[in-house]
Amino acid sequence: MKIALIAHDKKKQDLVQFTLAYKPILQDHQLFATGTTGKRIMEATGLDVHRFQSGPLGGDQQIGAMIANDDMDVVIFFRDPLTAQPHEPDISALIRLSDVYEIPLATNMATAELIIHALERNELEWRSVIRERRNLDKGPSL
Ligand SMILES: O=C(CO)COP(=O)(O)O
Repeated sequence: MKIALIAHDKKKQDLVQFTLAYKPILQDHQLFATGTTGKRIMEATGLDVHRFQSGPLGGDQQIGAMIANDDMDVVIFFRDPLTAQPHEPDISALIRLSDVYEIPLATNMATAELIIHALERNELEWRSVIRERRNLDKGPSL
């Protein structure tokens, strides 16, 4: 599964702790992150993370593009609901696209725990089925 990991500054430490705790599960998946979040996770856990731009510089949009291509399976996004972000439109767009494509999206630790345990039990395999079906619908590329 392809998993996006994102955290706003005041939530980064929480996400680092989360990825440390669940490293044995996460290491079996392909991980993606916005720039600074990815750096912090890699430094703390040694996990292999594909890093995009930092959020304010377009990282949320890059992850949004993967969602729009049906190329992302899970989004774990520890938002800071108490601090205004300069790139709020990008954040809203990422969340909106997750809903458009029905991608499991956790915006806090409590929901992230549920998703990670679902991953552990292979309960998100329906994502691959949907992706394959959509690819078949697209037909052969020219
Ligand atoms: O701003 C972010 C998400 O909206 C996160 O970006 P960074 O991981 O680069 O701090």
